[in-house]
Amino acid sequence: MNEKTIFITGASAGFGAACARIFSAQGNRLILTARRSDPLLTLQRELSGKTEVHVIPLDVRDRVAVKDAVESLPERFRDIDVLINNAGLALGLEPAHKVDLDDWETMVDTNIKGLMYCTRQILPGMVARNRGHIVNLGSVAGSWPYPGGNVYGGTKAFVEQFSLNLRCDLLGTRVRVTCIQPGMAETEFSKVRFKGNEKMASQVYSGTEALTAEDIAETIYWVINRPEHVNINTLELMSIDQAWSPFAVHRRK
Ligand SMILES: NC(=O)C1=CN([C@@H]2O[C@H](COP(=O)(O)OP(=O)(O)OC[C@H]3O[C@@H](n4cnc5c(N)ncnc54)[C@H](OP(=O)(O)O)[C@@H]3O)[C@@H](O)[C@H]2O)C=CC1
Ligand SMILES: O=CCS(=O)(=O)O
Repeated sequence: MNEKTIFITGASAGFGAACARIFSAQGNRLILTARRSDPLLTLQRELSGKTEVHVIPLDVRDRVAVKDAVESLPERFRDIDVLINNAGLALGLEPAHKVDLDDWETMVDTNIKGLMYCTRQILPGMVARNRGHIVNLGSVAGSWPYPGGNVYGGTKAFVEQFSLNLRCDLLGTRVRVTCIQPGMAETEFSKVRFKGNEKMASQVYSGTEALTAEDIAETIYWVINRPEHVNINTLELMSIDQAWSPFAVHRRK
């Protein structure tokens, strides 16, 4: 048994919930957070026979709430070994000149600032104990541009560079940092992106075998269970049904 205390943001759906399931099987203590408490409580009931699960309704955009959540953890959950910075979202696929500025702000507040708040709150304990692992959810959108990817891709480029820079600051400690960069994966992601439009969401995955939440959770499980001297810096994965396109060229008449 390899028990760790694992703090997961965005555990109410998708990758976060799949991570909770896979890590519960290893007997790890889980701290599950997200804004929606009902799915968290359902997951807690599902997993409670396997491991200890602590649930915190938390909006990662709320800096004070992040601080309070970490500072008020029960004794047995205080020494966090693994932080999975997974909470995040894309909103819209409009070109930059038509986009809703509120959507851009929400993505920056969640994908960048929320990830910063959780990291800054949990990292000092890891450094003091000289052990830990931060796994950040980046995306292929952070490395490869596409129309309408504008601020979403920008936030995920931040996640990659922030992850690499963290490792620079942590050199000499036993704290690891990994940026996971998935391509198209079928979760609630597109339903959120298209604001509840199920038809547009399902078209994203139509006729493909997209990555699943379990594929990502298994990858994170593998990354975390490498020998402690091995740091996977970045790991990009895609469905076999996804690849890049040639450069787009605008031809003048
Ligand atoms: N699916 C994909 O194709 C890909 C996704 N990613 C990234 O992976 C991560 C997880 O995505 P995925 O599982 O697919 O998406 P889902 O929409 O299925 O899950 C997103 C999770 O994030 C939580 N969340 C969103 N906003 C907040 C917030 N402000 N505070 C706390 N929790 C929040 C949601 O919970 P709640 O609504 O209850 O708060 C939910 O649990 C994201 O960072 C996403 O950008 C990266 C590459 C590909
Ligand atoms: O991050 C999600 C993958 S994509 O929709 O941007 O390709």
